Amino acid sequence: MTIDETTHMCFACSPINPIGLKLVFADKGDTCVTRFVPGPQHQGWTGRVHGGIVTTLLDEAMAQFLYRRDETAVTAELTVRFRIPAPVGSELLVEARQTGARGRLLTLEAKACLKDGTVVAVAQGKFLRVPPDALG
Ligand SMILES: CCCCCCCCCCCC(=O)SCCNC(=O)CCNC(=O)[C@H](O)C(C)(C)COP(=O)(O)OP(=O)(O)OC[C@H]1O[C@@H](n2cnc3c(N)ncnc32)[C@H](O)[C@@H]1OP(=O)(O)O
Repeated sequence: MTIDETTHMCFACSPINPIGLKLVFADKGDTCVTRFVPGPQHQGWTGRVHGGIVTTLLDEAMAQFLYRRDETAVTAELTVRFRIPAPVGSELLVEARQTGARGRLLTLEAKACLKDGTVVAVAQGKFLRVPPDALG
């Protein structure tokens, strides 16, 4: 893959996208993790983080799990269960892990928790391998 890690504009993880989330990832055991403190600009209903933002965190964690392992794959299907409202201003800890692989299909799961471990949302993702040159 030929993505320049300093100039790409991914909404979730680019360090230079002015409206992006600027997520930074790390590997922890067999998971890929990040932290994010949602602000008032990320809310839907007053005081609650927009579900699309929570979904972005989960999707990106799974995508990064694969990217960091040299898999070139895109999200083909995503299921999210929102367990409790995510409060604006509270740090979210997000982690993703792989659960399977069959042919081009890779399956992953991710969860977002509050600092005390309370699960906010969980996701199941299906990713399909694509040729590296398909992702620029
Ligand atoms: C520097 C840091 C940057 C890091 C930057 C990190 C960026 C991370 C971004 C976050 C992740 C994203 O948002 S990714 C962006 C959002 N996702 C996308 O844009 C994907 C859009 N969709 C597509 O491009 C396409 O539909 C594909 C590639 C997913 C599949 O198309 P295709 O390659 O033509 O394959 P297709 O023939 O449809 O399917 C191949 C086989 O897979 C099966 N298949 C297809 N979908 C599914 C499915 N959901 N569940 C089960 N099986 C499926 C089919 O039945 C078929 O089986 P058989 O007949 O072979 O048996």
